[in-house]
Order: sequence, then C-alpha cells, then structure tokens
Amino acid sequence: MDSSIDPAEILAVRGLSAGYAGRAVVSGIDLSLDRGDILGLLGANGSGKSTLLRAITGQIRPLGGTVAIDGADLVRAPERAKSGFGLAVDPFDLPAALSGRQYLQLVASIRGCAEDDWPGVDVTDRLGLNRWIERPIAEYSLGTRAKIAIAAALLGTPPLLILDESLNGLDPLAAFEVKRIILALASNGRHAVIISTHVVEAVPGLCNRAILLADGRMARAWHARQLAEAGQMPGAFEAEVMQALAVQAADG
Ligand SMILES: Nc1ncnc2c1ncn2[C@@H]1O[C@H](COP(=O)(O)OP(=O)(O)OP(=O)(O)O)[C@@H](O)[C@H]1O
Repeated sequence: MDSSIDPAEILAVRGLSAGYAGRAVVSGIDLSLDRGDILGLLGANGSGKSTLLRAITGQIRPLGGTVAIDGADLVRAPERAKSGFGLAVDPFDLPAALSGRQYLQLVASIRGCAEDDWPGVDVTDRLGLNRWIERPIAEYSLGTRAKIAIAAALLGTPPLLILDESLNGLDPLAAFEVKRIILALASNGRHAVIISTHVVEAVPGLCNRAILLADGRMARAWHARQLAEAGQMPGAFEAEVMQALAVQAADG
C-alpha cells in the first residue's frame, strides 16, 4: 500500500470524469470516504449517479482522474481494487436462469468466500429469501431480485458496499433489515457504504454524508453535523435538496 494513503480512507476519487463513447457524463468529482461513512448519493434522473458508480466500480473506464478503493488504484491494481467493494447489481442484470442459491454460490466463488459469509447475520433469512432461494431468478418479483442482489453484495463483508437504488421496491420489513445491516456494518468502523437513492427523506436517518449530483457535477455536499441538524426537523433536508436543485436549474 502507498505510504501516502490514509488507512482510514476506503474510497478516494480525485478529479474523476467518466461517460460513454468518449463523452463525459460526470466530471470534476472529488470524493473521499472513510471507514464508518454512509454516503447518500442524490440527484435527478439522468444526473449521473449510476455513471459515477460504474466508474468507481470499474465498469466504465475513467476519462480522467483516479479512483482508489481501500488503497488500491482501480487502473493500476484492478483486481485488488475490485476485491474491495460489493456492488448490488441492477435487478434486471441478474442471471435469470440461475436460482438464488446458484447466484450466491457464483458470487461467493468469485469473491473467494463461503456462500453464507455475511456480516454476522443470516441475510437470506433476514430478508425473507428462504422460500425463493432454490427457485430461478426469472420467477422473482422486482423486490425479491433486489434482495438477492443485496445479499450477494454483502458476501465476504467487503470494505465498501455499494447499493445503486437497491432499496427501491423492497417491502418495509426488508428495507428496515437492510438499513439495520448497513448501520451495523458502518458502526464497526471497518466499512463504508454508498447508497444512491431518490428517497431523499430516508437520508438523514441513515447517512452521515450526502452529495447531490446535477448534470454530472457535484452540486452540493452535506457532512455529518449538517445532516444530523437537518434530520431533527421533519422536511428540512428535503427542502435543502429541493432548493439546491432549484438553484442548479436556474443557473443551467
Ligand atoms: N450506456 C450508456 N450509453 C450512453 N449514455 C448513457 C448510458 N448510460 C447512461 N447514459 C447517459 O448518461 C446520463 C446519466 O445517466 P445515469 O444513468 O448515470 O443517471 P442517473 O442519475 O443514475 O439516473 P436515474 O436516477 O434515472 O437512474 C444520461 O444522460 C444517460 O442517458
């Protein structure tokens, strides 16, 4: 590990730009996450949240800037960097022909861990997946697909957990359980979590950091104290997000 790397820092994004066919969709992104951080990633449809997460997870190559995960540079040490995160894949990208158990076995074999190597809890049980686990994913509802994607992302308890709109469509009990697992993960001080979501009101209660993307740029950031203060007054954080969006729209 580079001696200049802060061991508390799990994700270091510097001057990142990324997009498709050589055209930048996100640019000028600087982001640093420490162990214990839970980041809420906000932004309107098409603002670049998924593109940013694709660049951070090496699914698309950056057009500029750098990404390091748990001290490993994504371009220079891709295997080490990629072993540092668990990503809940898009429910529609799951292999439909496999059963839930076969998918967990596949991900576990890639990550080099057991198919039930979860952070201290039986995730399939907690998320109500047991009655589906032997059935083909093709038969799953959207929410059940999201559950198996989250269960797979948690395998091996990676340093960085990334959920891209994965809380959408979960039933209230599963959403509650996923939030409990995330909070427990972050509170042990060894992991960080990124959650992209349109559920703005859920952010102050779950996250200690938040950023708002607008047109592929970081339009606003909130740190822990600001989120805690906003969280004390119902609707205050949503009002701040809407105001930031309105300012962006007026400037654009
Ligand atoms: N595979 C792709 N090829 C070309 N352009 C793409 C591709 N995927 C996304 N884009 C474009 O990149 C921009 C940002 O899309 P992205 O999916 O990152 O936004 P998002 O903030 O995640 O949106 P949403 O909230 O709707 O999920 C959009 O203009 C979109 O059309």
